[in-house]
Amino acid sequence: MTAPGRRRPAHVLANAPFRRLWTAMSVCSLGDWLNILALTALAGNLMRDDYRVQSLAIGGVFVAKMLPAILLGPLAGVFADRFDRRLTMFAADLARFAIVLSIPFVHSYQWVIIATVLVECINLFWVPAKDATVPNLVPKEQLESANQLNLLVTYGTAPIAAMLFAALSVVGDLATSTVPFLAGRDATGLALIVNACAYLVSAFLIFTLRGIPKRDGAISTPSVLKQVIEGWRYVGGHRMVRGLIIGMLGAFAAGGAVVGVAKIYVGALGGGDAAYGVVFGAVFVGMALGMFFGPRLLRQLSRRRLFGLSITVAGLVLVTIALVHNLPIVVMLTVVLGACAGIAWIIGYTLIGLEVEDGLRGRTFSFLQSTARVTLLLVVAVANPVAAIFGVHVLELGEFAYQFDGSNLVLVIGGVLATAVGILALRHMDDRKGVPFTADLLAAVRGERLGTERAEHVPGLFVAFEGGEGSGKTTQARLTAIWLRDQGYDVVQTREPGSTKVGMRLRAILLDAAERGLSARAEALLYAADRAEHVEKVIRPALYRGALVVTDRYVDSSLAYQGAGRALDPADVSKINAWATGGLVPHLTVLIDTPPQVGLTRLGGAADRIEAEPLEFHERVRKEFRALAAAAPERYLVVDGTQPPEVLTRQIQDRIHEILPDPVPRESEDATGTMPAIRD
Ligand SMILES: Nc1ncnc2c1ncn2[C@@H]1O[C@H](COP(=O)(O)OP(=O)(O)OP(=O)(O)O)[C@@H](O)[C@H]1O
Ligand SMILES: Cc1cn([C@H]2C[C@H](O)[C@@H](COP(=O)(O)O)O2)c(=O)[nH]c1=O
Repeated sequence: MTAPGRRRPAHVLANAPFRRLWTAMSVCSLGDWLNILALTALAGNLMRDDYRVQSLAIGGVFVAKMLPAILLGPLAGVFADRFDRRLTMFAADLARFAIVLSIPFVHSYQWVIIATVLVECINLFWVPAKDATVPNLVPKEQLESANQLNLLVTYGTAPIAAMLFAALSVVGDLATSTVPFLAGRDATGLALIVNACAYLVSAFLIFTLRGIPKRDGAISTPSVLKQVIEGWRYVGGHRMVRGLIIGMLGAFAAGGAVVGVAKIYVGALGGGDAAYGVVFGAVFVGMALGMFFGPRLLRQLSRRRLFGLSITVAGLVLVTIALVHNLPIVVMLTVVLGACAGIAWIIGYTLIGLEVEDGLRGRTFSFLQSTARVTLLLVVAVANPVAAIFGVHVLELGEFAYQFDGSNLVLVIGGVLATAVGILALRHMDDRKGVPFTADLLAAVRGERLGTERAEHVPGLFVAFEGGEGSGKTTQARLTAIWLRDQGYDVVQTREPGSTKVGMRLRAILLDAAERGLSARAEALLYAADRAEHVEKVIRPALYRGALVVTDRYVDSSLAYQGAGRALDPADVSKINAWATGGLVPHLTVLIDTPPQVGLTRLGGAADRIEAEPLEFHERVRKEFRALAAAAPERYLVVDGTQPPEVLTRQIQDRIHEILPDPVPRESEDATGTMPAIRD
């Protein structure tokens, strides 16, 4: 079913607060890459007498860069969740500015290492605060675009920083050799000063940024340690997040294997430093392509499936890279590898933003970042010794000789690991159980969505309101219907269960608190029976005459309550409902996302049979609603139900406005003499 008259939403960068944050991120990212290049170069220059000492000195900078994440990562996330994120970022930027600026003036290796550790500690506060802020500034349906832009500047600034560094080094060399006052100074100082200034610019941008909600810690438990443990526990205990983290870490480990042995591998293929640079650049080009085009390529495939698929393909490509001894082909495959990694990262970040609640998002991002760095450090540290121990082996097959050395082995191991992790993530997170993967993928390649959600074209517009108990659906559905009627539309406001004669009797059975022994399957079938009647007698006729149908609950309620709540197989619940509704899917589902603790306390009177279920039941229901919305963001509007009703009404009206058809021309109204109906 296509949404009639749907208008394109404004680009995410049209959102002024997000644009400002994004600019700050871009400047910081450029500064960060410049920082790596300048510090490693400076460390090498300070210890240039002995080759081994010089290598160790540069290695020391890398270790100093990674160590704080291992030790302090989760703690920093707690700050992002507890304190005013704007102030955290502002203070962090000022501190980074001062520390980096001091490095060229102190000019000692010890200070390079101490300053690196300090800057990295500060980064651990800045980054989770920023990551947790993005979903506060952009609507959920634009989160994917926002994350694409964030990742673009995170990696896209690397080649720019490399060019800038080269230019600044030339200028620095010129300055130190011509200006007497600067004689004997290190040319990298100029890059560090520019790096410091980048942080200062970011501080200014963040300071002038309004609209970041304050976190005062009131919703958190008081002990910092407890919060850290809770964050770690949350990641392990949340099936979907666990799958995501496993997948993203697997992709990181595979990437680490490449970084670790790329230099010797390219050398073995006969390439020099330039070829090494080309392979390095190919990863970034691929990542950029993957982030921008990947999610758009298979729009009909569930995001979770695409996530697992991209990691699995990345693993297989890596194994191929290891076995193909041809540099041009390796470069092309590296672009594909980078693209798969880019898709996995953008989807992973977006899913975390959508499915992890605000109070824990900072910790989840922080946990991911710190564990990703540990993984990278371990893999990079282990890759070269493993390659060296394995050595070079040549397989002689008659005339044909095939070389397989340590770098090939490391890449094969990395590839196999990524493939296994991709498959594991797919199994952990699959939200389309019962729909065969290959058929689903082939359908997505053809631009179709397989299974229950095949499009049915109807002239009207179908909007469903979903959410837990007391979330505010009835209030908002009613206000929406009034608003639409005021504009002259033919509106049918309805609800489930109980909008038909039979439905009313079914509702009485389903919600009667005395009906304790009803089996879960019978319950699911009764709700489906009510829905079949509802669709046939009320919804479909209204849609076919061109009306707007606003329903309070629909299929998602069964998937959430009977599927997740009663732990029935989601594929079964989906199937019986597809049959009951004839595959009719709303153009838009508004999910009013309200924590059950809040919603249940809003209800008055005696609890009905479902309301009387324990809190864990309602929490499972909420999680499932959110997961359904995250799997098809283009068909959902998710609003935070703890906001005041009038704020929700505005958000809902803005979204529905986008899909409303153009008003019926006056001449048709004159001709029919009726209220305007919706036309396609
Ligand atoms: N955003 C809101 N903030 C605070 N209270 C609200 C909000 N929206 C609705 N309420 C109040 O909460 C109660 C439940 O609202 P409503 O009936 O709209 O919820 P519901 O989701 O339809 O509930 P249920 O389906 O469980 O009956 C009502 O008293 C309503 O006035
Ligand atoms: C449609 C549908 C509903 N339910 C549950 C959810 C609620 O507890 C009640 C309906 O009550 P409301 O006040 O009218 O929202 O029924 C369900 O479990 N499964 C469904 O498919």
